[in-house]
Amino acid sequence: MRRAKISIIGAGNVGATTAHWCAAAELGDIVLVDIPQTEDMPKGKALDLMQASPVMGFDSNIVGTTSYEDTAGSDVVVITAGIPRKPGMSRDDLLATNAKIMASVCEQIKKSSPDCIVIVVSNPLDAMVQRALQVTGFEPCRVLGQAGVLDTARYRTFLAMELGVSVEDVSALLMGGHGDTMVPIPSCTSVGGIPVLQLIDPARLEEIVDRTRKGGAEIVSLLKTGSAYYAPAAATTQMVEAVVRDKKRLIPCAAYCEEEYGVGGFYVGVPVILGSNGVEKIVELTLTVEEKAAFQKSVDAVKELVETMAKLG
Ligand SMILES: NC(=O)c1ccc[n+]([C@@H]2O[C@H](COP(=O)([O-])OP(=O)(O)OC[C@H]3O[C@@H](n4cnc5c(N)ncnc54)[C@H](O)[C@@H]3O)[C@@H](O)[C@H]2O)c1
Ligand SMILES: O=C(O)C[C@H](O)C(=O)O
Repeated sequence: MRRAKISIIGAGNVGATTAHWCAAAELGDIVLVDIPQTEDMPKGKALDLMQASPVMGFDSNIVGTTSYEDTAGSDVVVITAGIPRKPGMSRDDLLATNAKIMASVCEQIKKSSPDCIVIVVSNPLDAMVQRALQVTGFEPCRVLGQAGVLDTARYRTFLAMELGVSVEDVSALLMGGHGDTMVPIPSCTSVGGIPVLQLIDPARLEEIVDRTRKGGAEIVSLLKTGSAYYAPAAATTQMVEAVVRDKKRLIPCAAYCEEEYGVGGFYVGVPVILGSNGVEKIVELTLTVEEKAAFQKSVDAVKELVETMAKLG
């Protein structure tokens, strides 16, 4: 069987860690790309990872490069290129710098891998994936963003910690943008099949949701030099796996919603079925009045950011 070709643009913390986990899971051959100013750094990381393969027992060819020629014909391109935030910054503060980086990366991708599925990770996520769609001109189902798997993983972790149970038994869903307005869906949250509100009282659940909303900032304040990367890379790897193995995972992703949820042509976190064609279906839930209002607030925040990005040019 032919191995999938996975290119990861940005060989920093999230990019290199995603390469690590994609290789360990034998999802395909990997090309790790960074800018020429980083000189041999992507080559060094790729070679180091390759040398882990005999010990860890994975077969994956990993190449580091600063040239898009090496990425030609990729099946999946993951974009982690861009600056991360530091303490005191919001994700939105990264907009101007990362929008330029996203545009330059996507100009290259559309030429070198015109048939690929693009998974955007760079922040501010919902605006960056919109920029990737604009610049590549790909069908919207082939351009999506990673946020919901990470946010939901944080929520599941905190719920498992609260109840002293295995994370494997916690199932949950968060929707909306990747920011402070993300929307928990309690009716889709259960522990061992038991609705969460039978196990945790509403006030305490709200505190856990609040910690989840601020989950990225909590890590930034601890690391001080940048933002989270182990959990973001794990979440991204799950999305890559869904595509290259055509898993049809039903997971939350930043997907382009037109009529869906009445969004009107923006990216926002919604449950989707993810397979080899990218977003194969956006799953529309019936939301409560409160959930609908919170989702709309989140969509409005995304639209405002996209409008700001358009003004920046
Ligand atoms: N969506 C999410 O859930 C999520 C989670 C974590 C981080 N992020 C975002 O991902 C991005 C990367 O985070 P990180 O921690 O890996 O940062 P990092 O600084 O460790 O790595 C970023 C890398 O991008 C490279 N880069 C910059 N411009 C480039 C270009 N034009 N082409 C190729 N590479 C380029 C840099 O040289 C650097 O190596 C940030 O914007 C961060 O906010 C998003
Ligand atoms: O918080 C950040 O800036 C990085 C990422 O979006 C995260 O949620 O960890």
